[in-house]
Amino acid sequence: MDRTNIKTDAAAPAAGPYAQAVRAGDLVFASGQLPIDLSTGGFPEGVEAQTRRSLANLSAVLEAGGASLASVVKTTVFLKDMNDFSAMNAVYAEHFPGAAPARSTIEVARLPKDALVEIEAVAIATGPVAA
Ligand SMILES: C=C(N)C(=O)O
Repeated sequence: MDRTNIKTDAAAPAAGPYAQAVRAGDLVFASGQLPIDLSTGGFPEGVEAQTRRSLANLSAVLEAGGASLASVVKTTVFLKDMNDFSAMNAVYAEHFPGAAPARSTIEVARLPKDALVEIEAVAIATGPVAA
């Protein structure tokens, strides 16, 4: 089986010993993306901005793996506080304007670096891994 670890400077680096994403055949498995802003190294304020930033990082990782948000088939959203569900949904929906992927949303006790949100995805590759 074809398996390639994806690494891109266009998204936040992995916060631990894991790949930003793995391409396996025609699928791209993106690790949970924290809302790290590359320009500051920190998180933006609030769940809306953090959701937007997590999705930007997710998009960059998917593109590096030859996929995109448009080819996502499944996401998992980890929320620190389920009271943020509606706010997260509003931003999330902007990023999936066509047929929405399958999704699970889970409230967790704590996220790495005390993020408010983390988003992972599985996508179908539509092109080659970026050079
Ligand atoms: C942020 C992560 N994806 C992790 O720690 O696994």
